[in-house]
Amino acid sequence: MTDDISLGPVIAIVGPSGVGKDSLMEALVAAEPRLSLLKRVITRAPEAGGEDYTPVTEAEFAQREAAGEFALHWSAHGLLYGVPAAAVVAQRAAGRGVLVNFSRAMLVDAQDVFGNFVILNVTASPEVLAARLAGRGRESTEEQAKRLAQASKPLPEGLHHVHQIDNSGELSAAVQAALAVIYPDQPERA
Ligand SMILES: Nc1ncnc2c1ncn2[C@@H]1O[C@H](COP(=O)(O)OP(=O)(O)O)[C@@H](O)[C@H]1O
Ligand SMILES: O=P(O)(O)OC[C@H]1O[C@H](OP(=O)(O)OP(=O)(O)O)[C@H](O)[C@@H]1O
Repeated sequence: MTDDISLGPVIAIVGPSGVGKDSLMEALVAAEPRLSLLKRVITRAPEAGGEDYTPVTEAEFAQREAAGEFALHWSAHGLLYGVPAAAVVAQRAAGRGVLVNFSRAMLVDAQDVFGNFVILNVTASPEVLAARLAGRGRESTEEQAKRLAQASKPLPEGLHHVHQIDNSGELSAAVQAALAVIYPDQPERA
């Protein structure tokens, strides 16, 4: 898409199911007006809840893909996910950093596409993940087990700007750690 670092960064939030990616993104946007959150297009039922997404059928997803609407798209958990290019362009052009919940498998492609690209790899112990997924309650027990089996998937090779963010403890601690990475020149926040 562009290598122009005068545009706001695209900030990939990655990590296993239940680690707190969506919670962290929402808290970051609430804490920092220079950040915005990318709303993904997903073939997930509209009533599933959780993150704010654009629900579509598989046919509509295919139409949007064919029309070139997505900067990137992938398949995971039996669903299709798309990152709408126009929304990313608009948010970056306004100078904002754009938070996107990405698949770890897409990071090398995303790094090529977006140029100014930072990865926050969010971590927590397997016990914490299992408890949080159960607490979220969006997926069946069987689906939770499938997601937990994917939890330790490593990041691909060849990524330039990867930062680990521990979300084992309070969410506010992870927010502060993430802000320190995204805006390293800012004094520590209260
Ligand atoms: N630091 C935290 N402490 C306690 N609960 C958390 C924390 N971060 C996230 N959660 C909870 O864990 C569950 C999974 O979080 P979510 O943001 O949906 O994870 P992900 O998007 O990575 O799958 C949610 O119920 C959320 O409220
Ligand atoms: O390749 P992976 O890194 O394992 O990621 C696979 C998918 O899991 C996450 O989706 P989603 O946010 O729908 O699920 P989650 O909340 O359970 O993580 C992530 O955004 C990817 O779409």
